[in-house]
Amino acid sequence: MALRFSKMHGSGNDFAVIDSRSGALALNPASIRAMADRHTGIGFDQLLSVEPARDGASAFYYGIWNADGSPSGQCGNGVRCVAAWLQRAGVLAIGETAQVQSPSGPVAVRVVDANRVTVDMGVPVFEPARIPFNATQMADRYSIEVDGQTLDIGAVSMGNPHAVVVVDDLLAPALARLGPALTAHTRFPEGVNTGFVQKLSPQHVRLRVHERGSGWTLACGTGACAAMAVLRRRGEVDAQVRVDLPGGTLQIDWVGPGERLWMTGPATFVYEGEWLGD
Ligand SMILES: N[C@@H](CCC[C@H](N)C(=O)O)C(=O)O
Repeated sequence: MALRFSKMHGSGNDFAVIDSRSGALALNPASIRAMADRHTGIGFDQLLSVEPARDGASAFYYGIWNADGSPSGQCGNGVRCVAAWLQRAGVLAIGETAQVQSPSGPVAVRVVDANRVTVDMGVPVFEPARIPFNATQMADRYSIEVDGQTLDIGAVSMGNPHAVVVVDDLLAPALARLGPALTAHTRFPEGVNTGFVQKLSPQHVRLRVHERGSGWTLACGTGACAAMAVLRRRGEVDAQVRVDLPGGTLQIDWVGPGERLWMTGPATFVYEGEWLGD
């Protein structure tokens, strides 16, 4: 059966967005993997499905699946694309704030203009059990053995799990091994999205993310939020930070622990298509 989709991206993190407002689709991991294939499928980092809200309070629900078919609780670049998609569908006005429901809870979105969206990403969660991360107590930094090295990491949940590693050189060859190794580390029982962050100034950082279920991506919205949360909690950055990723730039605003964190960035339509595979 033909399945209509919108191909979109947020700073190069790309998506197929499916209109499931008339009822959730029965998607299985094998068909998602087939659609995600960059040679024989549509090609995307994540599949997003826009569905009726399940909480009675939000305008819509959005489901998130990685390219390997695994589900996730949150997607920062994805939720901006969902908001832009809703605006294009005529159900969300420019400048209007709406609550949408992710698998990990509600977030508020505001389409600033035709391709820029601000999202209230909620309060970052540092308690290890809620990330989930195996550690005896909550800390600003943890030592972890990865691929024969001891790394200093921060750990946080933005609705999905993140490890953040501060580095001097984002192009260091060792990161190609450390990213996948940390993403699969057994101290993160559900896996983890691994961000390597280079500080340029208290208002400006660079970031590369190896994503759980999708590998290296050109941008990770929750990864940018996680980098901000870890660095700001350590007192190493200001309350507004520009995050440069390989595919684009995001602005993250966070006063500090216990407060809500805001992300602003682009959401871009590429084309509309029809998936004819099974
Ligand atoms: N690209 C996303 C995050 C997508 C989900 C992630 N790979 C996970 O498994 O948690 C973003 O922009 O946040």
